[in-house]
Amino acid sequence: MTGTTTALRGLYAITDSQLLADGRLLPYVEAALKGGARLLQYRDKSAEQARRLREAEALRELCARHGAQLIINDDAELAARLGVGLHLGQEDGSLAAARALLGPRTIIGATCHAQLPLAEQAVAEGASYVAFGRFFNSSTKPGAPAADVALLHAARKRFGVPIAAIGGITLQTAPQLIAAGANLIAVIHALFAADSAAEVQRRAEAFSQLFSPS
Ligand SMILES: Cc1ncc(COP(=O)(O)OP(=O)(O)O)c(N)n1
Ligand SMILES: Cc1ncsc1CCOP(=O)(O)O
Ligand SMILES: [Mg+2]
Repeated sequence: MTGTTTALRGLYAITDSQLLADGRLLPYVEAALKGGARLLQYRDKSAEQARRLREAEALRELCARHGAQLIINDDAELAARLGVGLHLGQEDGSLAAARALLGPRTIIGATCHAQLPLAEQAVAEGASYVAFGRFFNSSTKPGAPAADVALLHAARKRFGVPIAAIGGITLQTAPQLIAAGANLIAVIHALFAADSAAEVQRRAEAFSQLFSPS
């Protein structure tokens, strides 16, 4: 089942409606999966429910074919309908309610910005992973609260659940975050702002190679 918890480690690719417009969504995502992305988040802020359902179903199929996990951003109902994972921010509804809806084995991630107490609460409410960031300047979400590597070290000491790092991460900056304890490196721009699917695959391979075999 696509939303069932497995080892959460590696490249976490996140879609972007602008970067993946004009027919690029499926070929670029497939390239990221071929390149080794372990998690794929469908992040689409539009209210076009029919298109969102169609695209999410297509992504679920791609993820299943490549042994990756699909995570839906913001939308617990869509995640429940498809039987896949969910990522919730602080303004996206109750994590405990989502856990009750999706069951004990579904991946649910929680945005914790740069605050350990938010992660404490997310873990208590059943989060499968906690996400911190943004770690660097992000053209995708410039206003996200800033986090630093020291926070990651502290989180690693305190929490047993996998940790995702997000925000302006590149091939050059990812290694310091992995060394500080990030299990998942979540990337939009440095992966998908590319001229071809082949380039996306090369970048995904390079990100994936930063994770030594566990
Ligand atoms: C892996 C991961 N981490 C953080 C976020 C940000 O979630 P949120 O704060 O709800 O912001 P939006 O992405 O919904 O704009 C994320 N999506 N994924
Ligand atoms: C969704 C989100 N939350 C914090 S930063 C961010 C954007 C990440 O995208 P990029 O990798 O392009 O900075
Ligand atoms: Mg959100």
